Amino acid sequence: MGRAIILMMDSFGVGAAADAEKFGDVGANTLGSIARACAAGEAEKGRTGPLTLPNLERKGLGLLAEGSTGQRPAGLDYSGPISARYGYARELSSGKDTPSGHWEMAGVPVLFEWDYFTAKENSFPADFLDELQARTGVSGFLGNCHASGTEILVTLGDEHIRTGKPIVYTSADSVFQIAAHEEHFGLTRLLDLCQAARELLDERQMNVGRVIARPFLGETPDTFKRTGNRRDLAVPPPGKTVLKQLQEVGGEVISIGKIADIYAHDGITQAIKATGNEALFEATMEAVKSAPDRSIIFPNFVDFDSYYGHRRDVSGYAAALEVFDAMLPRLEAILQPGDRVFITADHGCDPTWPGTDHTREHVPVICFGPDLEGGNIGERGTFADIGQSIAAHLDLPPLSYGKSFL
Ligand SMILES: O=P(O)(O)O[C@H]1O[C@H](CO)[C@@H](O)[C@H]1O
Ligand SMILES: [Mn+2]
Ligand SMILES: [Mn+2]
Repeated sequence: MGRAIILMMDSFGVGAAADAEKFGDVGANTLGSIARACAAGEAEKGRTGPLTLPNLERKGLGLLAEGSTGQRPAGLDYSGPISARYGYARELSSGKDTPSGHWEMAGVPVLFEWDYFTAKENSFPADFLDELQARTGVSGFLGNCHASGTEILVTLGDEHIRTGKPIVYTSADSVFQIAAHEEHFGLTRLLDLCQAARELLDERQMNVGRVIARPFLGETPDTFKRTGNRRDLAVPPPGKTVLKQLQEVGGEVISIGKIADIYAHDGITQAIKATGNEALFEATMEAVKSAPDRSIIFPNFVDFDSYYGHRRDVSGYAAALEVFDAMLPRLEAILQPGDRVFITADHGCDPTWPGTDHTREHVPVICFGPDLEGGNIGERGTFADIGQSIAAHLDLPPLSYGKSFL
């Protein structure tokens, strides 16, 4: 039977989806925009020249991107044999957020609407913040607006240290984010505050996808840096995912990085922490070496989104893609017969797009294994085709959504 290994490249979209207009994202294209900038010599910080992804190209990346947009990304013109199934998927879920994308790829699309904090300033209801303050004893809040999580540290980090007031902010996603200094405010205190916020939102039946703890260190605006102790407090997926199905029959479901948090630990049997794409990859290698038959190994490569997509850092995104690509052959070399590697994403985050939010895009769908024949699997109607293929491969009951391509 083998295992399923899902390399989740957070935010690696491959072109605007048919419904991008609803999101103001017509023309967004994470991969295409990065490739264009690289080819034009506009992504030269820490790397140089056209985007070079030879291993992903041999798995069909250039061709699937062409399928998605009608155009090959600049420089990705490999035309040799393809050793993987390759295509791209549309999203059924109503939002372009991380939990929706993840749950959908595991077979559970989010068909309801989240509650969003849409006001750019004074984003959170006053009585909600008052109640949270009363319950937790903090002396007030800073921020209370839409913001980029790194920019808001530059503007409010000093004041936070001086006053002890945590910084609360949101984005186009359904999120309540709290930034606080790990030492001056305290990490445990921040996590407790997030837990209290989660409980209060749930009590008030505010359908907010995640409360996110954003701890940081440093003493001055130019040295403030977020740490790896981020925590996401998500609501559980609204249905049974393929992860849960496998857990129920006694299989191993190994989360690497933030996966466990995103699924609210539902269906996860083991959670391995690692910070940074390279450490996440090494942890994945270790898991692949030791995981038993009938396991899911599921890393989330968050840097693409968090360090480069939201930060609108094209060179950084391109360099991270090139590093990721260069690591792939090491994983391929340790696969066992029956193993299936899936490469996909949860949404887009075009680093050339206005603002700092995600972009509504198709995601790549690549699947390979030592004994799997390649081929074009075309446009997939939902990310859930991945979950359904995993269910088929691991001999689990079929999921409610998705069509297997295996
Ligand atoms: O700007 P930062 O804090 O990285 O926040 C980003 O990360 C959050 C969770 O994915 C999103 O809401 C987005 O705004
Ligand atoms: Mn994401
Ligand atoms: Mn994001």
